[in-house]
Amino acid sequence: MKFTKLHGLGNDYVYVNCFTEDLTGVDLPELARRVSDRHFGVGGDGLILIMPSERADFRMRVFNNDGSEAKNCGNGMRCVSKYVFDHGLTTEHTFTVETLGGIMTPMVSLDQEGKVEQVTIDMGEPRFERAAIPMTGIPEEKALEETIEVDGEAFTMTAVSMGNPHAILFMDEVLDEDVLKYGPKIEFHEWFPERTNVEFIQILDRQEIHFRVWERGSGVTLACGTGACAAAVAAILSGRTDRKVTVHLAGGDLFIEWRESDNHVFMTGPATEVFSGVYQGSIPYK
Ligand SMILES: N[C@@H](CCC[C@H](N)C(=O)O)C(=O)O
Repeated sequence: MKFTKLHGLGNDYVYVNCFTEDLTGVDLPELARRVSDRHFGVGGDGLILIMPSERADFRMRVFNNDGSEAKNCGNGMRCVSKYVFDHGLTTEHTFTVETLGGIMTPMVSLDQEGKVEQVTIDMGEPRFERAAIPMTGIPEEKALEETIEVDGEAFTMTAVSMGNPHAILFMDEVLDEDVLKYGPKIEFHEWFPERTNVEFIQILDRQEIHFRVWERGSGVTLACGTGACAAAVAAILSGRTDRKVTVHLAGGDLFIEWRESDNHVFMTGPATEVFSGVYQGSIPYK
């Protein structure tokens, strides 16, 4: 199986071009676990398939490194955009990509050699109702700045769906040890029946947020695009920041705008191709 390794600010996935690679009958969750393994596989935060779509120009399927399938991936979407443009699957600078979380619209910007350098994505509208996250409780109610308790510690948390679920924790200071200690406990908290991504954020000023993430199904990663969007939205909604925010992640910066005119969230950041290869390990079949 041919693959390409790309990352968005260090959030790295193994990408398979399903226009040429046939994965019919493959146990995709198990394949994701095998290729993501950093010792016995290629290594990555998960597996992303680039596929034909009947509803959009392309389709993206995202598997975390524990094999669970995610509805969306912001960094993955920028990398898919770079792949399809740089590898000649499209000549358009704007196109559509189907995900389980809806259809997204990336716009690519090129470097001097004509390769994709930055991608801006219309990530659609954020959702807040508990049913949309999903979260327990009254389905149409929102969870805005609720107190969530874990191991006797109380956190102020806003829940946002960007296609996938995010629990945004407002912190006075973001410590890596807190991400490791509380991230997995909140991922599996009883309030979130499908688990959740967990973002620890510190507001630096009206335009800047410090951000660390514990991702559902992958653990600590260097960046999470949908998480950065959700963090910006939670901060903006609470009046703590303006509508254009720079999010400082462990792997670098993302620029997020939550547009007032149509409620859409736009994310801008880089995408990087690292190498291509052939996976020689065994392919698991169902
Ligand atoms: N890294 C991603 C999100 C990947 C999926 C997530 N772990 C989930 O299960 O929802 C991003 O950049 O958005």
